[in-house]
Amino acid sequence: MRELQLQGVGVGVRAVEPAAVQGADGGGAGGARDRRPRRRRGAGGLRRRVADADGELLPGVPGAGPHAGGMPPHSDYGFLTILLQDKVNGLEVRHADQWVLVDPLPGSLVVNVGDHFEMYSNGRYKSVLHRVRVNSARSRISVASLHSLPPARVIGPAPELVDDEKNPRRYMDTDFATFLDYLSSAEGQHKSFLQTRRLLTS
Ligand SMILES: O=C(O)CCC(=O)C(=O)O
Ligand SMILES: [Fe+2]
Repeated sequence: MRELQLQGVGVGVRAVEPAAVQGADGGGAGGARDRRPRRRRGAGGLRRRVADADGELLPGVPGAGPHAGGMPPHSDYGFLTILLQDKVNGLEVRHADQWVLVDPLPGSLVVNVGDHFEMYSNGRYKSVLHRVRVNSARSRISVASLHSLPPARVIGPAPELVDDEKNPRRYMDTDFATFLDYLSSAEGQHKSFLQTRRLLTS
């Protein structure tokens, strides 16, 4: 049995104000008071690349445009994200070509499979595309704890999950340096990281 040691790489606390409070000018520059939603990122938290439902990257910066104040569609880069959300709706996951609300259940944590988990499981578990929408009436607070492998660790499909018949290898091996290269590459401008690691498309 293989053992993977994950480490916490950051905690993100997010406070999103209701759309109504952001003002008719969209909360942008020029308003009498800057009412843009507060965003904070924990130390070590990676700036996420944002993608549409097919994994194609969207232009623009997170928090701008139609998703202002929320979080645009993305998958989490690491292994697991453990998320505590309050009672206010906002988190949605992409399922069967639709956005599905993740109902906040009091006293529960949401565990998101990240890109590394998808690669390690050779695609059995999917790194789900998700987004956060601004609630029209209420502020929302969530705390995301990001868990990853040490940066130098190479990750690829577990050998036990790969065979020559039904389960061919679906992803290339990767590590943090590869991710950094991807961020500065031309591919990094229009594809999600997971897409660049795929050996098979189906
Ligand atoms: O605020 C949320 O519910 C989700 C946050 C999230 O997706 C993230 O931090 O990666
Ligand atoms: Fe996320």
